[in-house]
Amino acid sequence: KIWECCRILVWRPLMLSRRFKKQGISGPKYSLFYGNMREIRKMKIDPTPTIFSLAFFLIFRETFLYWNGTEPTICTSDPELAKQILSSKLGFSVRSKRRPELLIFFGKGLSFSEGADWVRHRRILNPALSTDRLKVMTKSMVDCTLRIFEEWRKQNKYEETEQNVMKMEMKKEFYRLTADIIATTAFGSSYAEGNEIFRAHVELRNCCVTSATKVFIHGKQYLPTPLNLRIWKLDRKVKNMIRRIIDTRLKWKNHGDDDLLGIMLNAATSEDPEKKLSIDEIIEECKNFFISGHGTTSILLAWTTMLLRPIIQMSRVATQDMNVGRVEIPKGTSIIFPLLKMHSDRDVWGDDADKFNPLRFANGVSQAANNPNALLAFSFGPRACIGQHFAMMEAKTVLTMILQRFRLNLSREYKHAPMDYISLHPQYGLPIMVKPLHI
Ligand code: HEM
Repeated sequence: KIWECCRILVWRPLMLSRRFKKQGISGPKYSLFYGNMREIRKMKIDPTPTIFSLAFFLIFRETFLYWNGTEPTICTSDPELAKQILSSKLGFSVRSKRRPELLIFFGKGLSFSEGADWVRHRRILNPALSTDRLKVMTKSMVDCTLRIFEEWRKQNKYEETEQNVMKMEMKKEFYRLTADIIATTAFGSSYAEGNEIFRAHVELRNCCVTSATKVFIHGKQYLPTPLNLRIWKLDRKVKNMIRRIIDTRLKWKNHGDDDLLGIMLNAATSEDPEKKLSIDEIIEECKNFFISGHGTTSILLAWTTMLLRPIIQMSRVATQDMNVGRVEIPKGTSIIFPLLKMHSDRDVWGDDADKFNPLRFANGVSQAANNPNALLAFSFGPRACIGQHFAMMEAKTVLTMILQRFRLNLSREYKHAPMDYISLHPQYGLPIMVKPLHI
């Protein structure tokens, strides 16, 4: 055991650092046990909102090595390297492991399955978000957006404020709206059911994030600590609500087969094991889609009203030694793709990289930068976002409807402090002055 400790704590970091150095890849110095965790933590709590890799990038090159404790991690903003790793179908790299509390929150659905399980889930779920179905879903997106406008109108705040301008916390409003849209379009649930799941999920998210910021000790997730008890209770509540929706749908003819839940329930009755999903898998998938399907889009909408930034980074773990481009990556190395940096890199996007300039996409995404693979917002390759077209359709629908009816201005109370909270959030919310155009 002493030898194993020495190997993990000293020998392996030394050998791997040398191996990478030979390939021209260096990085911050490894320190015993902590790796670079202390520097990273310092950068994360810096009051100016830095994502640690941005700071490291200023010092190191586009591909560098750092140590997440004793775990070697390659951080690369090279679009070619990213393309090769993400598009590989050989299973040489897999999604990085998530902490158990985050798995409870996200659900162990498509995003966290691997190998044959992932192939089976993805094959069953792909048709649920096809272009034809998206057209049908747009109608529900419009209805949900009209419903939230009606709520804003009923709040009747326009008249109370100067020049009919109403201050609104748009981060919350978008979160509520996108939750309603995914619950209605994917599960055909009612507004009340969607709202109930949404409220329980917000609470579950807060508990899971609190737990995930604490030091991870193996096995701690099974202990009945007050926080774990709360997480288990909320998880049971969310699952029971989904189970109720499923029970109702099972009584419908064809289980309402034109939405995501209907497609999954039909798969539950399939005789073919390749096309079958169990009810437990469906529940996890519902949680996964509910979270993936609204957290991201609500943040996209919030930042679009302010500036454009969605997901901030993606990661993979090498399951075996691999050669990508000129880099040799040993088994067990984590690979980080810092999207925030990659999407604002002047060398790739030009001198106006940090400017809001939609015209850069006038000739299509592949022509917008000096590398056709520069935009990775939805990733690419076999594990690219399944909800990409849904998200874009939803964002365009909601934004168009809002801009037809309201003029938006950033409130003076807004404090610019983006925070890494699973995705990049406006830490103090997004207060927007909303003025109706026709009242
Ligand atoms: C602005 C909105 C969105 C962004 C920026 C986004 C981004 C991404 C990215 C980058 C990935 C790949 C992650 C990785 O490989 O590590 C991903 C995967 C995924 N996304 Fe999205 N997404 C968005 C909206 C949605 C929506 C609306 C849904 C569901 C309706 C969804 C469901 C999923 C699922 C299930 C996966 C896992 C796919 C797989 O592993 O096969 N996402 N998303």
